[in-house]
Amino acid sequence: MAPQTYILFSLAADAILIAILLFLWARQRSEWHALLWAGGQLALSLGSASWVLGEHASMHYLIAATSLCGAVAGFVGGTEYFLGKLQRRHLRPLMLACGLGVIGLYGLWEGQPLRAEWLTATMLGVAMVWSGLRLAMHRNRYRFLGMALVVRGLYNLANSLGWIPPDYESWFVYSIAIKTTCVLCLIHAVQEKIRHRYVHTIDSLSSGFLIHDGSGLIQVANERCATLLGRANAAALIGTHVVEQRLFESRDAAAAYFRRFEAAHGAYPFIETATIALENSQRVPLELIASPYIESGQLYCMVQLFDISERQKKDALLHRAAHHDPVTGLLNRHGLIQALELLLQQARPGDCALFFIDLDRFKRINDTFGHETGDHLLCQFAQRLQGPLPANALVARFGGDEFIIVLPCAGEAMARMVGQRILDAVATPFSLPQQALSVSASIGVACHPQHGASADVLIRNADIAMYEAKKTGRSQLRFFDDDMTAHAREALIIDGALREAIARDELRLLYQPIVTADGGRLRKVEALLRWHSAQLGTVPPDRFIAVAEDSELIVDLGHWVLRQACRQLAQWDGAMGELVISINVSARQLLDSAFIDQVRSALDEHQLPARRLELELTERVLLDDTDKVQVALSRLSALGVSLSLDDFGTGYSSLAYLARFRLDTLKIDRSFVMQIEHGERGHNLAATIVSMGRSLGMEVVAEGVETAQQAAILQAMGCHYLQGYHIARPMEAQALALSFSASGRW
Ligand SMILES: Nc1nc2c(ncn2[C@@H]2O[C@H](COP(=O)(O)O[C@H]3[C@@H](O)[C@H](n4cnc5c(=O)[nH]c(N)nc54)O[C@@H]3COP(=O)(O)O)[C@@H](O)[C@H]2O)c(=O)[nH]1
Repeated sequence: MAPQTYILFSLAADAILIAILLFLWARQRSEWHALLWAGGQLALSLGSASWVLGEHASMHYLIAATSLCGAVAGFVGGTEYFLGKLQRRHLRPLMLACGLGVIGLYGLWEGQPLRAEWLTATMLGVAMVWSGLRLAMHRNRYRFLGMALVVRGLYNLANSLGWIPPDYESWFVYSIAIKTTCVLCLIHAVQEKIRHRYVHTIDSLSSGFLIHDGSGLIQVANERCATLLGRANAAALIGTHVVEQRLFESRDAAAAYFRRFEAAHGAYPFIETATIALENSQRVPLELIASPYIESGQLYCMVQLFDISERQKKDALLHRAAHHDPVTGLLNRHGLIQALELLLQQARPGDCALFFIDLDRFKRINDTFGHETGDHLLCQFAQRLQGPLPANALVARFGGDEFIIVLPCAGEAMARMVGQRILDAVATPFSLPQQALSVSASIGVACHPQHGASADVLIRNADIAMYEAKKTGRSQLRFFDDDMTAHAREALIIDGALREAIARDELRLLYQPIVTADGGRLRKVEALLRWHSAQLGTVPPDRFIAVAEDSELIVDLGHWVLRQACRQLAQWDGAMGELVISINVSARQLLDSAFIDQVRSALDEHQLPARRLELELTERVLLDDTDKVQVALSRLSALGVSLSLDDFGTGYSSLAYLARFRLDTLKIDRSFVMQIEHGERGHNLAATIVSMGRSLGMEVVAEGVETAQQAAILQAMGCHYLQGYHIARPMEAQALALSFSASGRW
């Protein structure tokens, strides 16, 4: 072969080597060592070509000097750079030294060709051996490249020592063989580097990672993946099927899953969860995020695996917090509605009973003993509730003192039995840190499906029934019926219309005389509220007052009555003597913080002395919040208004109120008055009340007196005042003034 052909082969090998190095550098600009090695190789190639073909002596020395400096700088600098010993900032001084070296060597060799060739070959040999050894010793994956460089350097040294026969043919054959080896080693090194980077990257992932092919065989996996799947190492996974690793239950399930990739049309990744049963019987919940890709026409899938046990624990805690009440540990409103809806969605939900339970007067306990005691009571109450219940019952704290129980598969009979057991369980006093407390509960029951098909309706109807239970005396169990809804609906309508009543001037007061029992002198009048609604017509007071008492509305109505009654009393003054006006006061109104000021300013506005106003309170009012009521009554007494206990005998523990509160007047309820003519028992009862009132220093009024005989008996008993249809019905202010005789008698 002609020498030119050898030169061409040699240059081609050099060019490939340089191209690979430049490619490496171009792909990743931080790999400056590749650029330096490429520069060194280029200098060397140019030098070799010039040495073989060199004809002009001067040019030959210049090229030899450049090639020597370039090659030494390139190989040594590149290696140092690769090993991290050389920084980018050193490159400029290195180039400068290289340039100076070229000039120096050129001057040194001028006219000494043999010495120049010897020095070039020796220096290059030393630089290559040194670089090769550094590389081979530093990184395993550069071992072959390093060794090839050492061989190449040794060949150069052998050449400079004249051990290589000076014929082109063998020189080029060796040279090309060594360069080709270098190219192959470099390719190997690059491949190793890429593989190492890839393995390092996937191993450094905090998640498990695997790639499987379209048939489910695992091709790549990282160590984390092996740990998650309970295998010794990643190698143990390679070549196994995803089904063997329990990511899918069966090959069919896996195949169905792979088919989804084809159908998904790019809507990736797929997020699935799987629970892996490890050999130590531990179960690990995993989240799998899978993205398919096509490589060489084959489907592959990259899967990331995350251990979600911690996340699931946190989710469970959050779920618990969102669905349970922190005080009692029972389901909360949200949790109950979800569970109930689930129950009702079952194919055949069948009968079930929903109990709406409300603790009677819990607010009072909270205000008196504090919220901590209130919480203790709620916890104990919650435990007691669960006592009589079957295991499948849902128990929830629905609001402050409201509880709901759902009994699946329970008809009305069963519900009645369980409801009674709950009332019994609650009846025993609760032992709280400070003291034992007796409480009661009111229970409303709605049954599925007859009282509602949905959770909302059942709860609403049971609530209505509970409200009825409360109204009829607390500690009761009431089943929902349709009349209750009609009643509740009517209450809503009344409430809406009543809110406009004052502004529309639809209210007025009637006045019923209260006269002395002996002589029939008019002493007091009771103001009674009437409402004629433009929308509803005349609404009886016991209907609209009950509705108003359920909201703050009664406070506004009561204030209106107070001002109106005082205004009327002032208007009568002079014509009717020193009358006392009596008005009814509801619990909310009495406990309203503005009430006492309202009383004071109503009296002041009409210059009335406080003794001219009497406030009628029912036992219900006194029952509501004893301490606050006591404070309010003391302040009213201090103001000088008189206080009257209305409907006496119809409440709960009447005698206790007489002892506890300082009251001026006692009104015997109509129900006792009705009985005084019909037998000794009724007579004696009324007589006892009259004498008790008198002995406590109270004025006694009998209300509902309808006959002359009743009036006579009551007078004989020592009753101070009479009120009722026998004397007069409630009437307009003007009518009352007209009926009043000049003698002051009725
Ligand atoms: N908080 C407020 N409550 C009020 C006010 N105005 C009335 N009310 C209460 O509404 C209930 C019904 O009152 P009303 O229909 O006015 O009935 C009163 C009398 O008309 C009735 N009465 C009087 N004498 C007789 C009688 O001989 N027979 C008979 N069958 N009924 C009679 O009694 C009612 C007065 O009762 P009382 O208040 O207990 O003295 C009623 O509870 C009112 O209290 C208001 O402004 N605020």
